[in-house]
Amino acid sequence: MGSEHTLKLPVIDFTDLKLEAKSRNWETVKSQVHKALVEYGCFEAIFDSVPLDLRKALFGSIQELFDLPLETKMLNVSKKPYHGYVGQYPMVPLFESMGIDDAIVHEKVESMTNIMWPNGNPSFSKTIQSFSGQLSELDQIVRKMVLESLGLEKYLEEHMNSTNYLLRVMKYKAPQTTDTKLGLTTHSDKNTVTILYQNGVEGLEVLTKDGKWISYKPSPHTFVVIIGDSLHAWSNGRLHSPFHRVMMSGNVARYSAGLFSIPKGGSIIKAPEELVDEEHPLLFKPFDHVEFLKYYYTEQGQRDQFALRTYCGV
Ligand SMILES: O=C(O)CCC(=O)C(=O)O
Ligand SMILES: [Fe+2]
Repeated sequence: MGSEHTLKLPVIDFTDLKLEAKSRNWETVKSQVHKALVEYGCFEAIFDSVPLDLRKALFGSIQELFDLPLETKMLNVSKKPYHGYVGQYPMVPLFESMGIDDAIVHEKVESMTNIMWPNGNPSFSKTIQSFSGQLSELDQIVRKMVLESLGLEKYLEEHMNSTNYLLRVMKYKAPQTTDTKLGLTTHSDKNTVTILYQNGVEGLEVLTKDGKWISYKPSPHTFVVIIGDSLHAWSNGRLHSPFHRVMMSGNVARYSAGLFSIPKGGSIIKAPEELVDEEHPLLFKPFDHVEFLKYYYTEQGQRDQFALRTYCGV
């Protein structure tokens, strides 16, 4: 038992790495990324291209958003489940979340902001958009490294063009007890790559392949990168998409933000033929992500921890 508390996610330093200019340490970091994603589907990233003052400003903005009256927050609606306001769920009463679709696109962020604040809130929209834009570089670096390490650079453009970015911000109320309460149920992400950032309150836990929970110790300097089921399927199972959850205790609210790269509707996720052979039979039939989400958000899908396998497993 004792050793479970000392387990840690791999930490990978992206300092000085740029997407365009191939830096000296690119190959070294790339092999660390590949190894971490095969073993854990997850790692902590030190990525200083998002300045600390912007990271701080982000929490001010998230707090301001959640402090709005419930009626206002509920005006943030979306056709896509989980992209608008989510909260007041009996299963996870501490949890609330708000989505900002296409969070790197100025007009999209502005229009969401104007729904929340009809008189505008320039500092909110600027903070959300710059945070998302700057963090999206990390998503792209990671995906480029993944494709290169699988020897599949030729698919890079197609792969990058097949996703959009959603920024989802989360609040977990403090349970006001020393007992541990469920903040967010155990799940794997359904998208491509998720990058999480959070305030100093602990809670995120990631399950290892051999069934041990790793608690992430929050740091203002690190982001948590998690592989979603779509990239797991595209890589024909080479990359793991880990179960994770949020457990809360104590008296302080937890705020977090996740930048999700999400397959666009109509784009078909299909493992490249290079990754399928006798030793690695195809794990998932090609699928449209938006169609898959329709199953995932049914009552049965929500109870199914292996929803993708049920939906299109071979
Ligand atoms: O708040 C967190 O750190 C985790 C959120 C999460 O797992 C999700 O939104 O998919
Ligand atoms: Fe998640």
